[in-house]
Amino acid sequence: MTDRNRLRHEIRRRRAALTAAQRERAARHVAARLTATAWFRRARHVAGYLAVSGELDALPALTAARVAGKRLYLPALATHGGLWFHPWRPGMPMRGNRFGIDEPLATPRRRKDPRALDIVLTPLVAFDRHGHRLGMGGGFYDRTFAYQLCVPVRRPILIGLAYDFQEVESLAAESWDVPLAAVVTPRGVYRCT
Ligand SMILES: Nc1nc2c(c(=O)[nH]1)N(C=O)[C@@H](CNc1ccc(C(=O)N[C@@H](CCC(=O)O)C(=O)O)cc1)CN2
Ligand SMILES: Nc1ncnc2c1ncn2[C@@H]1O[C@H](COP(=O)(O)OP(=O)(O)OP(=O)(O)O)[C@@H](O)[C@H]1O
Repeated sequence: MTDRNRLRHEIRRRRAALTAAQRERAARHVAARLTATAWFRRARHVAGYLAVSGELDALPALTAARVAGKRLYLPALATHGGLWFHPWRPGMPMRGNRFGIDEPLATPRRRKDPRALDIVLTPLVAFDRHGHRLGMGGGFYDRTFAYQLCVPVRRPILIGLAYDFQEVESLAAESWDVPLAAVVTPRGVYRCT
């Protein structure tokens, strides 16, 4: 196993051991911290994700965004190895993708240009203070936002949601890694440098 895979395995094991009460509490704290940021207040188009494998639940944050009148989006696996973002409202018809994660059923016309999103809440397995992100290993987020590596103004703002124990001292940056602008955990908002 590579170091990256060992780390994925270790953190995922820890995540899987949390109780339902711990998960709910953490997700509530993260939502409260996120909604207090200026980024969130200014945002109109917010993408999130449906948590799987013990990921920090983004639903409390998405619910708060909806209550604040923002438009919501969820990722769908795209044919080019990246992600499309489809408009989403709770209760919409969904379909499971090949990983068993629900995606909104949407026509190509309704796909949102990723650059027109304000905030993308990203799932992650591990992160460091520089905004380096280790995901599930598909490279989907990196492919989708690769253009950010060569533009001065980064849009959308990529914000990771995580438990505090998902922080590591340092992740070896790969050339394709698109850094996160911030990570929100139950303990705080970490702006990445
Ligand atoms: N909640 C969530 N949605 C997401 C992502 C994610 O990481 N989390 N993605 C981020 O890119 C994309 C999907 N990427 C994924 C990549 C790998 C696995 C994965 O390895 N899942 C299982 C194995 C499932 C199977 O193959 O049957 C696993 O966890 O072991 C899941 C999603 C889009 N949606
Ligand atoms: N911009 C890109 N173009 C082509 N391939 C890419 C790009 N970004 C990442 N990849 C490929 O994706 C693979 C997985 O990358 P990595 O391990 O960083 O994924 P991850 O960030 O953990 O996954 P995810 O974003 O899906 O959660 C790598 O082998 C890499 O070659």
